[in-house]
Amino acid sequence: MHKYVVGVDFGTESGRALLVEADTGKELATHVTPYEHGVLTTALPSGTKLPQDWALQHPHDYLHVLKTAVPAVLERASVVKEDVIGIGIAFTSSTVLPLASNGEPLCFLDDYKEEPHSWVKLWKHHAAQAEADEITALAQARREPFLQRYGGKISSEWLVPKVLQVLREAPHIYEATDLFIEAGDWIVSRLTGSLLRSSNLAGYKALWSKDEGYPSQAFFTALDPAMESILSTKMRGEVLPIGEKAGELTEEAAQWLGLAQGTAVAVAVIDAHAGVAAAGAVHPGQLVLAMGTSTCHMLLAEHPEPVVGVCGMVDDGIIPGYVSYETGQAAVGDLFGWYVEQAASHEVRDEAEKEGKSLHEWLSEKAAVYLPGETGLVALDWWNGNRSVLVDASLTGALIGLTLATKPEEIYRALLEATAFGTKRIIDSFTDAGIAVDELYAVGGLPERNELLMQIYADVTNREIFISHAKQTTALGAALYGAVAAGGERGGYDSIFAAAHNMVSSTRTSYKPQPDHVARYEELYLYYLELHDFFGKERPSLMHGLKEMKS
Ligand SMILES: Nc1ncnc2c1ncn2[C@@H]1O[C@H](COP(=O)(O)OP(=O)(O)O)[C@@H](O)[C@H]1O
Ligand SMILES: O=C(CO)[C@@H](O)[C@@H](O)COP(=O)(O)O
Repeated sequence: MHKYVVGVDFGTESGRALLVEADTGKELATHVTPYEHGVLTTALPSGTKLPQDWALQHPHDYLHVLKTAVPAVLERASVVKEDVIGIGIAFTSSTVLPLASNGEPLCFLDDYKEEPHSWVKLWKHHAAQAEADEITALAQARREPFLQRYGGKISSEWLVPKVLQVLREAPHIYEATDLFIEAGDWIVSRLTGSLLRSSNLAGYKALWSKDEGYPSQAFFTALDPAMESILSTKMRGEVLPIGEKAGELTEEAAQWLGLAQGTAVAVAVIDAHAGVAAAGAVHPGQLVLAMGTSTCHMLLAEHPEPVVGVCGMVDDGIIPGYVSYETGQAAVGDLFGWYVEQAASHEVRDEAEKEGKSLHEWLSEKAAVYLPGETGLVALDWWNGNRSVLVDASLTGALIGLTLATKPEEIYRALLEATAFGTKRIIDSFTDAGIAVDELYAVGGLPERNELLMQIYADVTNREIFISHAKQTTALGAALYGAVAAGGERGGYDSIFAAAHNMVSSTRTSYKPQPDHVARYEELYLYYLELHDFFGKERPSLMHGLKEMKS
């Protein structure tokens, strides 16, 4: 008699639920619920305009995912709720929302719904750059030890800069906020009825560590006297280790989900990080690339070493017993999506339509016939700033080598290659610090969709890349944590290692580097590096200045 677990992955554009067998990991049903309001970058749903670099979401969309996607997978698989033993939640991060004292999102209240700062700030909200720089400068001045865990720079994508932005630009919203909470933690608290925070979300996005906790109260006071008691007020909540049970479904939540009251709920996990367990890459040397709208790279190591440009280095951060590093690229699928949606010509659209192919498929097929370097193009993949290794959200994209003979598929290929070079630059940063990167595992939505992309990554990095056959790898990772929350006695597992061992299939597709392409890419990479260092280190003012003029 099988037992089952559910994983729910809240991505940038949609939420997906997956139902799997707890003993084998076999996928029985998936359901994707697109967010009705998507990503709000130009205006609130009412039409109120948003400034540049904003990215908000509607909390209603997350609740809608729970109420539609979870019942749908049970129905599709004809599984009865009594046989579901656990549920895990993976969420983008740092995706932060302010809650009112009644526990509701502030933007649900009439008094605040027209105030942009009362909405969810999505991970890719980059408008808190000034606050991030201020936090970095203060931490440097005070020689705060936490800074080195984050590669020496605080990112505008994280929780503290986002909260500080609220305080600086809308003090009345800061005042009205009872709690600033990661959306992943909010969902878990809605499911269990108790306020808890995940060590994974807090460790990577809120400057928390298992040994030192959050930065000191003195640090927050120095940042702004209004933040003096933030740790015991607006950031309160016990931090529970990833892999633990957060609680059990309340009666109300069980009804929303169509599951049984009392079902075990796991502590939330960052979406990309759920990919580590789902790839079965739970040991040092295995770099996991969670490739979707953006890419996050996760690597486990035995000991902490300072690495230039890491987003976070957290002890027990993803897998207990190891230091887990995260680095990232803020636009990957989004960059390819920008090209097909905004820049592909009518001729390309017509041709693709005539052949019954998506624009990605059509462009990839045409781009596949080129040898590395044959397009004469090289691009910088900074369409949404640079997360690693420069940690500068104000950098922008570049495409060099254009002529009147340049074809759309050549540009598309240059963009695919640019993201692969960005990943190679990150790998170099690890290996320069003496941390081995032996194998690559790709998870997320992109690897299954674009073979050319994956072959380019193998050739550029000169490493074999493994791709799991799971349909929803992030949701699978969440389900693995759900199985651990349920525990061995109830048909789940007592550790994430045991869950990964039993529930992750060892059947994988692999892309091997092609030696002639590897050699050509080594040459092209030198051009990428030259541009990277010029625009990113020597003259960042060029891109910063242009962005400033635009705003
Ligand atoms: N065949 C393709 N080749 C390259 N990029 C693609 C392809 N199909 C979709 N994309 C891009 O993939 C991204 C969505 O990735 P996905 O993993 O599904 O979502 P999320 O980031 O929300 O988890 C979009 O940005 C889209 O532009
Ligand atoms: O920033 C992180 C993880 O640190 C992600 O949540 C963020 O990149 C969103 O990823 P996707 O939308 O799943 O590509």
